[in-house]
Parts: sequence; C-alpha cells; structure tokens
Amino acid sequence: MTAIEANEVSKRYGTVVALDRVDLTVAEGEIFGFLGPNGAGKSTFINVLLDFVSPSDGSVEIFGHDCHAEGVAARKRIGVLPEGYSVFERRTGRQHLEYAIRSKEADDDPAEILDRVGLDPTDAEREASDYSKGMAQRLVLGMALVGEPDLLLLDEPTTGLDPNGAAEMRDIIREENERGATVFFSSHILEQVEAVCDRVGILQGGELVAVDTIEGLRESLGGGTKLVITVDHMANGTLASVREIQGVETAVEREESTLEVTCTNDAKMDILVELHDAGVDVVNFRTEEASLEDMFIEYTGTGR
Ligand SMILES: Nc1ncnc2c1ncn2[C@@H]1O[C@H](COP(=O)(O)OP(=O)(O)OP(=O)(O)O)[C@@H](O)[C@H]1O
Repeated sequence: MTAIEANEVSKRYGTVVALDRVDLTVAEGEIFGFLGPNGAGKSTFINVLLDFVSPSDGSVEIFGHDCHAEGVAARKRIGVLPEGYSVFERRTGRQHLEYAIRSKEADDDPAEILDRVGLDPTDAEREASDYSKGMAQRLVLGMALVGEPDLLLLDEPTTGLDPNGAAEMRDIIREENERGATVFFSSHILEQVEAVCDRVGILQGGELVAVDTIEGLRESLGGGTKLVITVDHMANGTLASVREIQGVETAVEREESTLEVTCTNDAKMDILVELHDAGVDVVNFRTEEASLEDMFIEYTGTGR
C-alpha cells in the first residue's frame, strides 16, 4: 500500500508558487528524506499532508484517505513534528504527553516515551514553556511517537538538537521504521539524510526536481565521482578550462592548490590531461564518491 500519494499538487500564494504540480509516491515502510533550499516548498507540502493548507490544484492521499476530504481519517494514522510548533503554557512535559495519549486514545507509558526522547524525570515535571529549544523539540517528538503512528511526518526534526540529540533522532527514526512506520522528513542536515533514508526527493522552487535513492541520484549524475586534486600551483584560467571539459559538472578551488571536481567517470583522464597541458603539475589526486551534499548543490545550484 502507498503511504503518501501526491497527484499534481500545486499551491499558490498570490504570485508565489510554493508548490508546482508535485507528483510523489511514498511506499509504506520507506524512510523518505525531503530536501530543498530555503523557500523551496517543503513545509508547504507537509502542511498540505496535514490539511493545514489546501492545495490550489491536485490532491494528496495518505494510506488511501484524501488529506482534505478525509482529513480526520488520514491524521489518525500520523504522528507529526510540525514546523514552528509551540508548547502549552503552565503544563509540564509529562502533562503534554498525557494530553497526547488521551487525545490519541492510546495507552503508552509517558515515562517510557520521555526516556526514549532523552528527557529526564526531573525535567518531565517542569513547565515545558521553560524548556530550551532542543528540549521542547524532544518533547514534541515524544508526542508524535504516541500511539505507534503508521506515518511519522517530521519537519526539520534535528533543528535545535545537539550532536547527541541528532544521533538519537536518527536512532528513533530507524527504530520507528523497524516497527513498521513510514517516515517522511524534511531536513537541511544532509549527512543525516544520507545516513538514514531509503530515498530522497529534492524540491526546487516548488518543483520536485529529483526523486531517487542516493545511489540512483549518483548514477543519474553520470557516476557522480568527485576528484580531489592537489596541484603545484594554479594557473590563470585553469578552473574555467576544467569546467569546459565534457562530463565535468562542477569545479571549485577548495583551498589553495586543491581542486574539487565532480564529473562522470569518463572525464577523469581528460581533466588530468588538461592540467598537464596548462603547465600545472598534479602533486596528488584521489577520488571520492559524490556525497548527497555534492549532489544537492548540483541539482539546486545552491548550498543547503
Ligand atoms: N502563508 C503563506 N503566505 C504567503 N506565502 C507563503 C506562505 N507560506 C509559505 N509561503 C511561501 O511559499 C514558499 C515556500 O515556503 P515553505 O515554507 O514551504 O519553504 P521551505 O522549503 O519549507 O523553506 P525552509 O527550508 O526555509 O523552511 C516561500 O516562498 C514562502 O514565502
């Protein structure tokens, strides 16, 4: 069964096209990473799934329920960590969880969930409005886990978390997935996404410009090799002439006398020949697999 099925979803805010005919299918049991530069439309898409925002055109189904017409049935199966959540005033962490358990008619043990998300028993008895950003993030994640949802929708789940918290988040995503949940999350932390996702989608200006496994993305970028070349000196125009070689996608000078070139496998030798012809001696070179970050920059032309 498909967990998420988006058909030609568009959302316009006046002249801004936040989503442009997004077609996407996420299978039950997948961990799917949703990427894109700031303003690409990620939160808008997640808000459409939650029926917080109505699409201008198109429709989305969650486990076969239309997110708008059958929003209640769709949301019953979702645990959500929304963007810009806020905690209640004058309620402790534990009371937040008890509230989530009651409203989902679940029978989870609040202490167990608090422990899972790394909130200690003393903090659980403090008012959540006094929590730090990372603690509040942990609490809201805990509320999302209540009732063993079939789909976890996490908007930037690692924002505000320290490195331990980010690693714990990764573990929770894996554990939830092993329990059978589908996980759909947006993130700018591409190392995290690469470590945990089965597939990723890249949004750019509201359009879905790529959907694939990380390996698949690498292949569609022609093998996705990254060459790291140390040279004795950089001659004028060297970078420009390397960029013109067929099969070269990007070429940058990382630090003095070190070039990083992403290219197809076939282009490697041409690059070394070009440097030689330009009178530039290669002191050292190695190849690395293109990282998700390299590919993201190639697809979107931006940093995260
Ligand atoms: N309520 C709104 N009214 C007007 N424009 C909006 C509204 N919500 C979003 N937008 C616009 O839609 C576009 C997509 O925004 P969105 O928040 O979905 O991006 P995002 O990919 O989540 O960005 P970020 O990575 O910065 O969180 C942006 O241009 C934004 O200004």
